[in-house]
Amino acid sequence: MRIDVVSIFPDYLAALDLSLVGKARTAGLLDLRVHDLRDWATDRHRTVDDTPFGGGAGMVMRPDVWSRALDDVIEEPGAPGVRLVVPTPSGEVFTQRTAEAWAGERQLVVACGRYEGIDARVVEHYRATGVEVSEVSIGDYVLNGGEVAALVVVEAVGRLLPGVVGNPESLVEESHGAAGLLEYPVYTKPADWDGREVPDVLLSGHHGRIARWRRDQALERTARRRPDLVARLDPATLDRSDRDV
Ligand SMILES: OB(O)c1ccc2cc[nH]c2c1
Repeated sequence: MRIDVVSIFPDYLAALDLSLVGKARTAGLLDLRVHDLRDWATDRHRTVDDTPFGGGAGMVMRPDVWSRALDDVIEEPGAPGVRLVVPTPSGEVFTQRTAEAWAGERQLVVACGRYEGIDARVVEHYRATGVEVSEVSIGDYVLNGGEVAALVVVEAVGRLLPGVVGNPESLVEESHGAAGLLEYPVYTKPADWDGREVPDVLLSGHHGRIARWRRDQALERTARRRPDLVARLDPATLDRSDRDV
């Protein structure tokens, strides 16, 4: 999979050289390319923005600069599996389901806006040329640009690619996994720390009871912290009939 990120602050994406995503790049599992939008500016000041039509505060990013960059970066506009991702506070919420869907794409191109955003005609243009375009928000708060969202998208998608995470099993029981629950609490050595002990069931060696305790904990935590997720659970997830373990 190829992911391109276009930004006026390419160094912001340096964190993607680290950890699992960095290893995935080195191993050739992920072809990640970061581009400086100003390389497609045409004036000596490498200008990428201008004042907004209709007035108002701030500046808007120019469509001509963005289209020169995206035309160069998008491998095959309109081809299946090619998606332009535009982080914006006004977008649809990016979730684990989104990450899972995008992990199957051939190319993601993430356009990081700044200032008051990117001229709306850029999204219109690429949609009209058959490119899948997703305007996404990473949550109900406002940042100063799309770079943090790009880091989130690249890590959330990159970690799902085959071979990136050492033990794919670890992806199964994490929060927002297939069951739609939050993760249960985890513990490790020392067994007695700060006068606090590890729940006895986890030391019992009884795998059935441990699995039951973990699911109960996940259900309780989800109900307490994210009641909105409980409404969407599969009824089978709430089934407590195998209480005899
Ligand atoms: O909060 B955000 O994810 C976000 C995304 C893009 C832009 C562009 C200007 N401000 C932004 C904020």
